[in-house]
Amino acid sequence: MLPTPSYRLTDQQKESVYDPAEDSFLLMDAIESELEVIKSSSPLIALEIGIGSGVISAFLAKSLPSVSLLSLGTDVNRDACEAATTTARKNGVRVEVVRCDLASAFLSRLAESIDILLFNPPYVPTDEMEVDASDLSRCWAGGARGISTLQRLLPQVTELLRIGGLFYVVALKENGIDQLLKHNERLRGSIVMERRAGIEYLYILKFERIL
Ligand SMILES: C[S@@+](CC[C@H](N)C(=O)[O-])C[C@H]1O[C@@H](n2cnc3c(N)ncnc32)[C@H](O)[C@@H]1O
Repeated sequence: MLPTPSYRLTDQQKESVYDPAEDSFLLMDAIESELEVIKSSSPLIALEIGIGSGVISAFLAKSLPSVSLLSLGTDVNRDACEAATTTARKNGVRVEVVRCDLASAFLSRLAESIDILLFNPPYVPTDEMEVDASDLSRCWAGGARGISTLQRLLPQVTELLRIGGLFYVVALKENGIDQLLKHNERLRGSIVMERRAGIEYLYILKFERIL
């Protein structure tokens, strides 16, 4: 296992920025297991939505030392954007972080040009009111079936990915894995990794844009 990038949240950031947990580690494990696939796709641009502390993007960039990757990240939380920028600097990688909703800052600028798209979304099934209640609730509250935020992104995935591009996303069993895998005929969905983490059963789903 490649080491987790070092990161440190300030006292203020600890109040609202997601501290990497089992879901973050599972996504990093999946990236590591997919490294040869990722390398063989000759990636130039990676975008992580909901970058949080920045460890995932730093991990990807550090795992591909010989690739000159343009690493981009977004988050709605201002403190997360700052934390991710600091994490990248601490780990000697460059990640351009933009505060915006989902991938909105890149939709027209980078249409159909993203090679690797990553998202560890808020996935816990909750009341819909909790989804955007605060920066902290945006870390975990997923609304009905836990996919309210992810569902807003899904129609944009083919607008962002180039053909052959890859989207890795964390999902919970209760999110409806079979339905997610088949949600778009232009994306070939598969399960890359799955693991029980306490009361959660987590998956890393991979979607390859085929059309
Ligand atoms: C579960 S945390 C994941 C953080 C980090 N990527 C990780 O894996 O440790 C979800 C992240 O998504 C962000 N987020 C939630 N809704 C968002 C939205 N609509 N647009 C951008 N980021 C969002 C949250 O602020 C939070 O940083």
